[in-house]
Amino acid sequence: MKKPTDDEKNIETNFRDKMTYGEYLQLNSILSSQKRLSDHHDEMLFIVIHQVSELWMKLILHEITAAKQAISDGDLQVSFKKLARVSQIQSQIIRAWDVLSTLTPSEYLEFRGELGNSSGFQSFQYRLIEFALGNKTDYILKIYEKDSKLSKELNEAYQEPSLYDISIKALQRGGFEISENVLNRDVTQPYQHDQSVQDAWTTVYKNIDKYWDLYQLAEKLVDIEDSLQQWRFRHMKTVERIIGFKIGTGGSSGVNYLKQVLDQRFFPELWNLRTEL
Ligand code: HEM
Ligand SMILES: N[C@@H](CC(=O)c1ccccc1NC=O)C(=O)O
Repeated sequence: MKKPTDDEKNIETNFRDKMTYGEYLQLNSILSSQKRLSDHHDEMLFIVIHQVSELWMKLILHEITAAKQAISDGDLQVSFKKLARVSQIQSQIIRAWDVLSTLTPSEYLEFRGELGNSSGFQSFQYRLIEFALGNKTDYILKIYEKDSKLSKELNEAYQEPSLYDISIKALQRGGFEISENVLNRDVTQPYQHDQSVQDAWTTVYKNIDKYWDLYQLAEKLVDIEDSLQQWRFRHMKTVERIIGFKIGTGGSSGVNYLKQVLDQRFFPELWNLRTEL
């Protein structure tokens, strides 16, 4: 046997009886969670893509929660760091569609039946993200009624002001007059366009030297909505290339449903002002 090098000896003593890489990352549980229901080779891709996306969603939620707190505390610079990270994660999950697109219709249909009525529609973390960004839709709450833990968490997220609600409060603190209807609005309702908010953001964009922080905040929000729409678009197109216009396992019309979802917007004034400027 070859004599160990100093590095090999040191590494071996260094690791002895210590917490390992796999223990720290709980790889036993993560890497034993890819249970194919068919013995189809490509079902592994399908499972891994979803799990990777859910892990990234977990980090997105972690960062948005911290960003909301930072904005409420008036630490806009701190929030930019978190929101920039959200955008980078979004780039990763958008890119994940390229990997999934290597799944052909024939391959998918060979194991689609195993999925039963389950659907991405039931992604709990995706709904938490939508709620955090302000897309509050109450029919989603019904889906989780039977699961008391998830239902409680989702209801709490539903009652919370969104990232945009909190950003509008930052506008007010920056000296802008915002309509009381917006400031005291019922945050469980979908956000409605408001002229005072649009006027405030427009002033920010016309005077970026004076309102540099609010301007940066606005652009970070636009980055996030832009990426979310790109994710939705890639989902819709990937679904079209894999199942065409078949109805979804979740019971929706499928691609046509996913096309309609593209009309749901998050930060309307930030998009409208671009026409107005
Ligand atoms: C072969 C791949 C996929 C197909 C054919 C597919 C198909 C669909 C369809 C048809 C729907 C509409 C609901 C329904 O009737 O089922 C849907 C919703 C959804 N899917 Fe997928 N999907 C795929 C991959 C993914 C992946 C990788 C994710 C990532 C987590 C995902 C997340 C979602 C989410 C979050 C929704 C709800 C969208 C909303 O209501 O706005 N899907 N999917
Ligand atoms: N709705 C998909 C099924 C599907 O994609 C799916 C099923 C179980 C777990 C995650 C899924 N992904 C996203 O919707 C379909 O109609 O084929």
